[in-house]
Amino acid sequence: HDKWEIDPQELMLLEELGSGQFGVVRRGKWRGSIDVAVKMMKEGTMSEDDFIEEAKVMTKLQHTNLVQLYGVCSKNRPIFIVTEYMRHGSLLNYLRRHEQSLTSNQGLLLDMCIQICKGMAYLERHNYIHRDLAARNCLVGSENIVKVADFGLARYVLDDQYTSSGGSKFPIKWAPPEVLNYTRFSSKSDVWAYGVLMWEVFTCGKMPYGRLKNTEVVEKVQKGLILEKPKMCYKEVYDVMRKCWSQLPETRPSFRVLKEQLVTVAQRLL
Ligand SMILES: COc1cc2c(cc1NS(C)(=O)=O)=CC1=C(NCc3c(C)cccc3C)N=NC=21
Repeated sequence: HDKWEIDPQELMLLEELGSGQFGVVRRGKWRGSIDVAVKMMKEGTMSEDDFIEEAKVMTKLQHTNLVQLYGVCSKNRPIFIVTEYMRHGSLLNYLRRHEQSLTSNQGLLLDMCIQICKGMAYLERHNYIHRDLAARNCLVGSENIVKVADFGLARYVLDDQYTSSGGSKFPIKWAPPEVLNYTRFSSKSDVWAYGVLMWEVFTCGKMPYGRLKNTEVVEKVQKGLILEKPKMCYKEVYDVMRKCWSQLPETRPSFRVLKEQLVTVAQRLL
């Protein structure tokens, strides 16, 4: 019996949590007591067999700051992807809903960034590239724990509007020059996206580059324009963000180095 295969009869599906372009996510109970979230993959959105192969690897990636994949129900269609349940939902929604209390709490915002950095440093150590790191793809649990989700799934999306950098759904505003020009993904392109995620956190969920169109962002990013310092953000924290936006991937810090720098800044400031 394959460890990553979950028997759908052991799942009890509860309320809908959200729906995206890949399908609906519902809260559930597994084996009567384990809180889970279940993503029911809309048919034709994903190369399912490749994903099921990948699920075996993903169930082995375990870290406190990664949303744990429990397994898949792959015997019927649509396939179900089952992960741990995160009771406060996406980080982006959380930031926007709690803006009032968060603006005065730089310590908490910095702690959220450090948690995500730890999860990403673990993926980096395992040579695992996320490809779509952003606040919308992080989830918040109890006691202000924040975890990285959806890591690596971008590879299995069939809709090339989403996967090709020219596509209308491609996350341009989180992409570095080498991805915009050559779709060259690496842990260093994840670092660029992490810098944008830090900016999202310290603006409590603003849209990067405001209402600039994707074509304008591509042009400006290639000319070296970077996001301005969020009002409530310490200069030392912004200096770390800026390092993530070096034009050349090799001059960007690794997540391992970023984590050291952020922890040092946190100790000095708080
Ligand atoms: C409480 O509210 C929520 C909770 C969750 C949630 C969304 C909300 N609501 S919302 C839309 O943000 O407002 C999505 C998940 C999730 N995993 C999702 C997941 C699965 C199942 C399979 C593959 C990849 C991923 C990321 N674990 N807990 C939650």
